Amino acid sequence: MESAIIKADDVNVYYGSHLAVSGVNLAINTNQITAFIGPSGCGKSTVLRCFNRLNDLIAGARVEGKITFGKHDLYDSQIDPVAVRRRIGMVFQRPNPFPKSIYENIAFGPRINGFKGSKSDMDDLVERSLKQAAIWEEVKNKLGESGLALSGGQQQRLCIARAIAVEPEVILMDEPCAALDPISTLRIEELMTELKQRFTIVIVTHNMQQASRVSDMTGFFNTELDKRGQRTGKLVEIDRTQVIFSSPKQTATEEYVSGRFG
Ligand SMILES: Nc1ncnc2c1ncn2[C@@H]1O[C@H](COP(=O)(O)OP(=O)(O)OP(=O)(O)O)[C@@H](O)[C@H]1O
Repeated sequence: MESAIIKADDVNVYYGSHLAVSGVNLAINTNQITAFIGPSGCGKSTVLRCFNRLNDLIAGARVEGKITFGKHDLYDSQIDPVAVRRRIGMVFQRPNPFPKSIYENIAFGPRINGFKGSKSDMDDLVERSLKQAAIWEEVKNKLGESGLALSGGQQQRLCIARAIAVEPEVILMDEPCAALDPISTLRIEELMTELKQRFTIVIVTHNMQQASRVSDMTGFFNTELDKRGQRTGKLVEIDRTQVIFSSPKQTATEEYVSGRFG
């Protein structure tokens, strides 16, 4: 049974006076991977950032419409955006470990979120998170070394472990493999498939093969030009990945996934 964990109702996002994305309606299903695809500048990352209120940190960014997370209105004035970001974590395009030890990269988040356990409980949490992110075997003998000394692919798995350590419900991934080689990319894709048993994942990707390999649902975004020559992103359609890649309803989607445009 599919159940939605995040819903967007008629969402518009502005940067200053620029309407960057308009009229987005979608549902993100629990324990599924949803991929956002589409040409550059169509608003995929903008919509992704709405889901954990990261756009709040961008001066001039404004979100209209309604986004619900479970039963909560994410943009209600009572909602603490920091608490939202603990429950809806994010992994970025460039791996960005803290300039700290591998151990501390994992322990830091739980600690600032009020982790009350003993040192050995923290050791267990660090080990469990690194195991879930499929990097434990590679780092178990050097937990005290800097996270920055790892390879790019290992750093990205460390960042995924860091995101997992605070036990979020949703993990947002903004082109998580863009800076990685094909082997590291495959590792991350396999990892995502394992992680969806426990988490809900939303991924922005430029790589259509990746979307078709890993995701259950795919949303195709595109841009429209208004009279003033400004581009506004739209969600053209969202459906099961197999439908989007084999028999989408919209011609623009068909043209994009078959490589005839974009
Ligand atoms: N921080 C920002 N300040 C102002 N405008 C922004 C900002 N971030 C994005 N935009 C604008 O919003 C629109 C959508 O950008 P966004 O990065 O969400 O698209 P995208 O589909 O993720 O693109 P890409 O695939 O190139 O990463 C673009 O016109 C972009 O210039």
